[in-house]
Amino acid sequence: MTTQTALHKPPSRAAQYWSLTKPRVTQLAVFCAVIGMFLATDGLPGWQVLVAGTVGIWLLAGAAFAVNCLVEAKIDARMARTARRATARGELTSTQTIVFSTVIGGLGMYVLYAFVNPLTMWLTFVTFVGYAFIYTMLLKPATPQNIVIGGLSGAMPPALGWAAVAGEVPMQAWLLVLIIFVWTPPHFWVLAMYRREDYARSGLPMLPITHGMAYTGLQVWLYTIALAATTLLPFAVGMSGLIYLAAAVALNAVFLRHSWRVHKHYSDLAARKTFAWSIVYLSLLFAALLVDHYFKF
Ligand code: HEM
Ligand SMILES: CC(C)=CCC/C(C)=C/CC/C(C)=C/COP(=O)(O)OP(=O)(O)O
Repeated sequence: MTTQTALHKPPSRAAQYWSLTKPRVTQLAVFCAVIGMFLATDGLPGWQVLVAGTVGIWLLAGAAFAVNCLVEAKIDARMARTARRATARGELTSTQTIVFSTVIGGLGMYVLYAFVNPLTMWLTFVTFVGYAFIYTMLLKPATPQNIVIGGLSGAMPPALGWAAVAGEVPMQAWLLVLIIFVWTPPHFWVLAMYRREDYARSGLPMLPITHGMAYTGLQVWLYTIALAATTLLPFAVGMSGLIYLAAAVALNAVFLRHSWRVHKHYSDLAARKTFAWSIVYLSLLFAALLVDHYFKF
């Protein structure tokens, strides 16, 4: 009985606001930014930049996700996966969400400006606008290529981290951006495949709905091949060594096997497993970049 009561207890206000920031997505994005910070220097980044950069990027990402939840409240309410969001259920009003996003976004801008550098603040702000407005409001309802173009915002975190420490964004940082950019379509489209009924209800023009499952499966496979090639670039340009190369080859082998199954022998289970793997893949690939940076041979 006690357990049941606990299970049905409505989330606290704090938990509602917290969930608006899509904490798990933010965690991985910020993790990639932090790796960018470490790769930007031969030694260790200063602790102030490390902490302030992490907090600032985290806050602006959270603010961007809150705007997304507000804009999509009606769409979210139509999809099983997102229907429980506080904005979709009307538990948080538009005003509350706007104030929350403005406060944490403004705080993030201040932290980046005052304790990191203006370049990082502006790049993160452009990323915020790219995701919260260009992707969410313009691209997502307009084209099935929404996530390919919009994926550029999601791919920015390593460049933001690099800018925080180095004050510039060199080619090596853009290589990392390119990796996340090419990773995004297989990451998202396998989810859209096994959630196709949700997306059909949502009215959004997602690829499995507009072009069918077979075509989407083919795109997942082709992008995974492109991803495998792209992830070799850090080694090819001498930025990373053999530890990274070995990790990238092993991780790609698993990803390719998953994507092949989605392409040739589709099942919802295969797509689910591929989606879960995409997240483990990106986390481990970036962890390998870090390990390789300090133990390079
Ligand atoms: C435009 C680009 C992207 C799109 C459209 C997208 C889409 C999604 C969607 C719809 C989910 C929800 C899955 C669910 O609720 O079952 C999700 C989960 C996730 N995404 Fe992405 N994603 C994108 C980019 C990224 C990026 C750049 C990262 C991190 C670097 C990321 C990390 C994650 C993580 C960690 C989860 C799991 C969240 C959880 O388990 O609660 N995504 N993504
Ligand atoms: C300022 C800054 C660093 C911003 C972070 C940008 C970032 C990491 C974007 C990732 C894109 C993403 C998770 C989209 C989720 O899809 P969706 O929003 O379409 O998913 P939904 O269906 O769950 O709403």
